[in-house]
Amino acid sequence: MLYKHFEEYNMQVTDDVKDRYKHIIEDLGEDTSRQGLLKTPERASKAMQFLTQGYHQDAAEILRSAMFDESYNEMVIVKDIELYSLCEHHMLPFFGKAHIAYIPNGKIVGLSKIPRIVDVFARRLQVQERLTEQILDCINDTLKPQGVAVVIEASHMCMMMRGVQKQNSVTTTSGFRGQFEKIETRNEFLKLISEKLS
Ligand SMILES: Nc1nc2c(ncn2[C@@H]2O[C@H](COP(=O)(O)OP(=O)(O)OP(=O)(O)O)[C@@H](O)[C@H]2O)c(=O)[nH]1
Ligand SMILES: [Zn+2]
Repeated sequence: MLYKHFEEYNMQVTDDVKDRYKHIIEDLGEDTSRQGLLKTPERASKAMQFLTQGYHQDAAEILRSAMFDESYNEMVIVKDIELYSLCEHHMLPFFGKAHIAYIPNGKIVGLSKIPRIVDVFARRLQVQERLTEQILDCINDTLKPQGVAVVIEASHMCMMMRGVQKQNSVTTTSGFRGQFEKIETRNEFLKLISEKLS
């Protein structure tokens, strides 16, 4: 279905998803006519659209909007970027931190754009491994740096609230391209992200 405007599309999705949530809530045994739940299908629909808005965003375009010629050619690290995503198996949250580095090759990128592209890929149904690779590939293909590194540490609610019910396990995924495939460069990055400042 084609919609003239994204807002129109959003309203249609809200209506459709709202109706489905109403049925799901009823099927789960609740009374959707009680006061506290009257607006819940609509709220849930809007929340889910917010959490999956990444499908409608172009991460490469975000990076391209703030790339500048610069001769700086040392490692640039943005660490402790908080992220919230949804696991594609259970549609439950996983959340944690991303640490990202690149070594410029004639161009730097506006710093805020790095957390922005993390959000673009996190706000989809994901597995942590694919999220890691998508961020890595986007920076590598768009900025064409000498190297890029991504580490993500996350806790998965589907392993905490249900299933195996482990509260303290953290999953780490990583990916390295270019100069970061060299062990010394990779180790320098890993040392810098594990150090606390001050
Ligand atoms: N590799 C990977 N697995 C994930 C991620 N998020 C959730 N999972 C896993 O996806 C798997 C789905 O396995 P299934 O056996 O089909 O699902 P399930 O019966 O609900 O499994 P349990 O969670 O063990 O109860 C589970 O082992 C989850 O822990 C992720 O980001 N990466
Ligand atoms: Zn899951």
